[in-house]
Amino acid sequence: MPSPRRNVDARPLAASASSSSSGPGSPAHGGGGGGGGRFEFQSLLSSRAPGLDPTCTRLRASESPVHRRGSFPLAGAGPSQAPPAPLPEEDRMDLNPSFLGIALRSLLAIDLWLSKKLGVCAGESSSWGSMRPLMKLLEISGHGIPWLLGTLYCLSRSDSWAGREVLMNLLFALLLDLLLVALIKGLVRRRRPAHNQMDMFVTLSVDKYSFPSGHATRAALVSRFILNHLVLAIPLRVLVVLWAFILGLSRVMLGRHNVTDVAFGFFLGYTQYSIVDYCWLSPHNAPVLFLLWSQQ
Ligand SMILES: CC(C)=CCC/C(C)=C/COP(=O)(O)O
Repeated sequence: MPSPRRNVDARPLAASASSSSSGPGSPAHGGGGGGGGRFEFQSLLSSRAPGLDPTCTRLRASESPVHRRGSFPLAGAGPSQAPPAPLPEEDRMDLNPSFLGIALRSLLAIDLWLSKKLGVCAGESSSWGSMRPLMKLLEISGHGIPWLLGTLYCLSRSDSWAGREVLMNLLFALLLDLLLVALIKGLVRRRRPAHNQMDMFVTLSVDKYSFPSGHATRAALVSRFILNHLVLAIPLRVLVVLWAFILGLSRVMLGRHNVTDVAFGFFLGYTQYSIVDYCWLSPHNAPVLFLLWSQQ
C-alpha cells in the first residue's frame, strides 16, 4: 500500500503530464501550499520572458532545483488544501528587484545622506555657516568666466608660438568642458540638493541641474592641464592638486551638489584632458587657427 506522502508527491507530476492549460495557481505551476520558492522562480520566468510558451515554462520549472525543492511542502499538505491565489503581476515583479537596481538605489540613498551631512556651509545658519564666504571665493576660482577671460587675456599677451599653442589648447579644453557639462546636465536633469541656495555667480540655464558638477570637471581638467604643460616646483604642484580637491569638496559643503555629482565631475574632467591631449591643436594640424590669432 503506497504511503500518503508518495500519493501527494505524484500529483503535480501527473497534472503536468496530463494538462497543458493549468493556471499559475495550480499545483503543476507551483501554486501548492507553502511553495514560496516556486512563486519566485515563476516570477523570474514571467518577468524575463513574457512571451514564453506555458508548456516550455513548465518543463523548465520541472528541471530546476527550485522546483524540486518546492515539491516538499506539498508532502505535508492534505489533498483538500486549496492552493493560494496567484499574485498580481506587479507584486510578483517586486519580489525580484534586480541586483543592479538594489545597488543603484542603495548608492543613491548613501549619496543623499552623505551629501546632506557634508552640506555644512549650505546656509549662513548651518553649522559651518561662517566658512561660507571662503567657500564662495573658492567657487569663483573654479568658475568658467575667470578661466575663459584669463586664458583669452594671456593669449592676447603671449609673444611666443609655444605659449600660444598651450593657451589655444587650454581655451579649446575650457570650451569643450562647458559644452559637455551642459549636454550631460540637460540630459540627466538631476535637481540640485534641496538645501542649496541658488545664489551662484553667473550661471547658464542648465546650471539649475547638478549632475555633473561643472566646477569639479574644470578643476580636474585644468589641474591636469597645468601639471602637464607648466614646469612647476613640487610644492606648487601639490597646491594645484589640493585646490582641485578642495574645490570639489566645497561644492558639497556649499550644498550645491551631491557627492556623486562631484565624483563624476572629477572623472569627466580627467577624461576630457585625455581628449584634449589626443586632439592637441598645433600650427601643423590647425594652421588657420594660429594664423588667424596671430593677425589679431
Ligand atoms: C557662464 C559660464 C561661462 C560658465 C558657468 C559656470 C558654472 C556656473 C558652472 C556650474 O558649476 P557647478 O555645476 O559646479 O555648480
